[in-house]
Amino acid sequence: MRNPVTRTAELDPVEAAEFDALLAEDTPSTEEPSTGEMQLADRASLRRVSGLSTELTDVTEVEVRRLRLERVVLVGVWTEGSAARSEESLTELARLAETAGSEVLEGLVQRRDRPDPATYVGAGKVRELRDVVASTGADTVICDGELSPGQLRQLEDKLKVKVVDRTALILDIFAQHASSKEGKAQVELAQLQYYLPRLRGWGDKMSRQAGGRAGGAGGGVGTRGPGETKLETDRRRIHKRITKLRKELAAMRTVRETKRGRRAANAVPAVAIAGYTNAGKSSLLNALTRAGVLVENSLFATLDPTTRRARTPDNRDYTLTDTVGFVRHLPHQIVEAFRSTLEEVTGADLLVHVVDGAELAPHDQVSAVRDVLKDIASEHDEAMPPELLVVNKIDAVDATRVAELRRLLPEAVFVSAHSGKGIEGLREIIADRIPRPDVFVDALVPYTRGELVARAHAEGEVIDEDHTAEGTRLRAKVRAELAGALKPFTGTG
Ligand SMILES: Nc1nc2c(ncn2[C@@H]2O[C@H](COP(=O)(O)OP(=O)(O)OP(=O)(O)O)[C@@H](O)[C@H]2O)c(=O)[nH]1
Ligand SMILES: [Mg+2]
Repeated sequence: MRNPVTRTAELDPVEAAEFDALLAEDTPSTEEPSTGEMQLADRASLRRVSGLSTELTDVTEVEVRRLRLERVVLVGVWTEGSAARSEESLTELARLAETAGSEVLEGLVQRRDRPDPATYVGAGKVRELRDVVASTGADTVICDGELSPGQLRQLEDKLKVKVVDRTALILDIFAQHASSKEGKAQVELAQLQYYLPRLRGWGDKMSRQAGGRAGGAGGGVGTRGPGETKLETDRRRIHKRITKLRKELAAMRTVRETKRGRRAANAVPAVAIAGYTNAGKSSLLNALTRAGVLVENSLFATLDPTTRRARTPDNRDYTLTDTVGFVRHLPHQIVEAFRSTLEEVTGADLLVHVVDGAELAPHDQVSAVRDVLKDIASEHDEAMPPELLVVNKIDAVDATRVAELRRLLPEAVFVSAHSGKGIEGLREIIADRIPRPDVFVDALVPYTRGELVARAHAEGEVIDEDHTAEGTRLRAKVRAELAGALKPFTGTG
């Protein structure tokens, strides 16, 4: 069962209208504090009808959107590392399966040097698996890895139930959780790319029949039976859809980049929150900004980046962006499709990397997250933003474990988004790490240009301020852009 949505405080009533207007464009649908609850309600209803909201309309014959997982048996191949590690991996798979809406009946792990090229697990294990499937009445087997199309087919033929791999499972969760237009398009693209080489079923049979009818004549008239045509048509339609989605996403990405560019021009430092799924990223965003972002004890609750205004203890504004969570072996189709979302992270001034302190192996999660981010950054020839490691949920572990974690992750800040412990300290460290305004100005701003004084307060550091007959005498440190706007009033402009 899912936990209920954690209630969060109201939005800050004192709003800098201009700044919010800038952000509002990004996330129009999450401005209301109650959106989190609405999203949850939506999801619950989605679950009942099992993913109907994400149907494909263009490619109706090929059912790629829904896995309809019900009662599942998990199976993993343990190739390296300790037995405990392999069990953890299977536990995570169980959580993923439950997040996707299925009931986990049993889990099996096989020790092998590498997965069997034909059936993923070895022949003996396949027989054992078939017995487990029969005795538990499972309708689906989920494998803890990415299987080749051939492995999937052979296992299905032997087990007589649907076989799904970890990648398809993650894609399914993403499909259920996507809510924005961009998020949905990203997931659909990832799914189509995954399913394209795996199209099979009647299409396959039909094309074999067609081949038979043509009597191996080697092409030409007659080779194109109706079945093959159908499969080919489907492939073509999927290719077309992929092209269309790519185009749409490229356009959305341009919009996103423009907005980010505008935020950068306004010189508001950007802080991105990233981390393993369920680490408490959204909770931390809420704790730091009192926003009402959806928090859920579920994997991949957040898919769409949400940007909120935040303020340092010394009253400088910055943006905080909450992003999609990571998981070990995040399918490359997802990384590819969510590139623009993930670029919010690599393009930030500071990366707040949240780690779940209640997890057994936080180090593994930290490296899984860093690996994905490094890939994206290197593709763009970008340097990664400086990283601030934050261990969350320290309310959920005892003092001994906290001490142990401090030794393991000496550079980290320790907080609890729930109890608020360490949050004030974190605010100060963030304030310390984001770029500071560094241009000194001494200006006499006429009272008709009061907005410039207000901006100096919001974006810069006012050293002193004096109200004279001619206007406001302002001495402050600001960023280059505001310094330019103030130049006419400095006596040198
Ligand atoms: N005990 C404890 N639980 C927490 C804390 N912060 C978050 N949680 C819980 O952890 C779960 C995940 O929290 P989220 O904030 O949704 O995590 P997330 O990283 O945004 O997750 P995704 O968006 O799914 O990747 C929820 O059940 C939260 O209530 C904390 O400080 N202490
Ligand atoms: Mg979240």
